[in-house]
Amino acid sequence: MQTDFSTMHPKLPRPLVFCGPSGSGKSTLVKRLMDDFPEKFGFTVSHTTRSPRPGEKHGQHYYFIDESDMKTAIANGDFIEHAVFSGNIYGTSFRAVEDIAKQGKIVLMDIDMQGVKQIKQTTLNPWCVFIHPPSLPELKERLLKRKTESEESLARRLAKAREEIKFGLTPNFDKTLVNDDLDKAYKELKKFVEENVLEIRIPTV
Ligand SMILES: Nc1ncnc2c1ncn2[C@@H]1O[C@H](COP(=O)(O)OP(=O)(O)OP(=O)(O)O)[C@@H](O)[C@H]1O
Repeated sequence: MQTDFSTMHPKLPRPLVFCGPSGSGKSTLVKRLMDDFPEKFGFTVSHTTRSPRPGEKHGQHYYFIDESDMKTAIANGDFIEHAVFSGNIYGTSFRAVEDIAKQGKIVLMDIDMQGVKQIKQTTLNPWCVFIHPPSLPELKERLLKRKTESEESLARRLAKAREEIKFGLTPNFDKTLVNDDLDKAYKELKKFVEENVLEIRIPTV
């Protein structure tokens, strides 16, 4: 059964959803988009049971929540989508989407493949963008350089990446990008966003 948002927010614009393996560059591209269009987009703050990384703030980067509270909230139907990744639960609450809709902004989300499958079951009708890394060795290199993962968490992310890359090749996506050169990838993303998500028609003459 579809979760019906149409009565809750009849004019809710189509959200913009990003998916791709850990390290493919989702956060980097989303940040550039938010910097270019601060008035247009609002990023949903996800809940997670994982521990905060240095510098991450509750309510800004994530809502950090313990596992039993998260499970209770999921059972209560408070989440649009949720997924288990690297042993932690992540999810987007209905509340997080409503908060952005109330500001008149387009909802921007970064979710994994399980989340994409779930959100496609709602009436939100999202634009879905998949970010591919140039290669698996390059993905590993970037995660190593980011210095945020333990050896175990790095291995889990890389193991999952193969499956995710395959999912990125399915027709679930309105746009797929290869994040090789960051400026080039961002330019392509921005064009897609302007012409589709924001429907800005740029005259060619
Ligand atoms: N085109 C690029 N070339 C080189 N490095 C890049 C490029 N895009 C992103 N990076 C770097 O790769 C690392 C991973 O990027 P980022 O954190 O944006 O990935 P992510 O997909 O959001 O990962 P996660 O899902 O784990 O949050 C970062 O250190 C980022 O600065």
